[in-house]
Amino acid sequence: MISPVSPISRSAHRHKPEATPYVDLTRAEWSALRDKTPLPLTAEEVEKLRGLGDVIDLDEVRDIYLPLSRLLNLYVGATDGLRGALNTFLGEQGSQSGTPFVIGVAGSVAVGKSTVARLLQALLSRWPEHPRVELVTTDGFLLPTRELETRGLMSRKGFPESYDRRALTRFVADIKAGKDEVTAPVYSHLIYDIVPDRRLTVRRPDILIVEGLNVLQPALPGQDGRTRVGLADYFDFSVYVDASTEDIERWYLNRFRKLRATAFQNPDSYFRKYTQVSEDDAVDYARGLWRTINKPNLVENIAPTRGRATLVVRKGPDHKVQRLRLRKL
Ligand SMILES: Nc1ncnc2c1ncn2[C@@H]1O[C@H](COP(=O)(O)OP(=O)(O)O)[C@@H](O)[C@H]1O
Ligand SMILES: CC(C)(COP(=O)(O)O)[C@@H](O)C(=O)NCCC(=O)O
Repeated sequence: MISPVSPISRSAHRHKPEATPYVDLTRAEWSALRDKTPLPLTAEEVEKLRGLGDVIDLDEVRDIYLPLSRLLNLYVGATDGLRGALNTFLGEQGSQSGTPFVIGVAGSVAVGKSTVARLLQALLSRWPEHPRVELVTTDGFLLPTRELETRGLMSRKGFPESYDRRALTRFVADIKAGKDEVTAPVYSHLIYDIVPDRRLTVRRPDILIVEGLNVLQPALPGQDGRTRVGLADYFDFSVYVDASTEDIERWYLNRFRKLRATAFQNPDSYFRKYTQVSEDDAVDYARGLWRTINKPNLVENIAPTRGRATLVVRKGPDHKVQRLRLRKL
């Protein structure tokens, strides 16, 4: 006779840790890995990082982003090794050398993606194995305002359908395929539109960082219903920058206030009219943009992609990283 499960074994079963593909680390656990990073920052380099113009706490750079640059440096080396194995297998049949390592940086509007991406670019380029690090933001692949208006998408800017996703994927695929020169359109936050007649050129980097809201979105199915290769399929590593929605809203509004005192003053600024009204009215308008565009995009499209990232960095209310979740399987 099979004996009934005792309360003890039931509770033991309940507490058995779930199998998970992630390892969760506290800030303290992660920053302790700094001692294993054989590339400390010199005073001169710290100064250079300050020159990036971001409000970056330098302890944050040492504790969080320097160990991350070491992890990425190890990944680049290991990925080169894998590529070597593949080339040995393929022989002359399509083997490839000099393939850049591609990193995706995802997260909400105003969560701090650009800051993380710029920091990684600065830190990764210090490693002698991969000095040439290019950074590209996906806003260059937004449809021009004229096209957004025609498609009724002006209040969906940043949603997956507001981008030319096929061109973006092709752009990254071409860089990864080792093309000598690959170009992309350029977006301007000043005019809130694609800049006519300007292109950004990328020339065979060692590492490419692709930063944007929707970089971890799965590929769209093709017309025949078959899955296409999507942008994220070209990533060797991805970072999702995470924080509470309330904190991100506050950062968004703070940034709007700061821009109102600076960039919006430019006569060519799309948002210039918000320098002519009271600060309260301007912030009400920004809150409207957050609640009707950026927050729904975060909830519906961006946050659901978090589980696909290799690394999730979770920030607290002061932008300091509190926890990290790294994929290990
Ligand atoms: N590590 C940080 N420490 C302090 N402020 C930060 C940090 N990262 C971002 N910020 C601020 O938060 C706001 C959003 O950051 P940004 O990098 O522009 O976000 P995103 O590129 O995700 O829209 C900006 O005002 C920026 O100065
Ligand atoms: C340009 C953006 C879509 C971000 O683009 P990304 O570089 O992430 O592709 C975003 O900053 C934006 O302008 N959102 C529209 C609503 C707003 O003005 O906040």
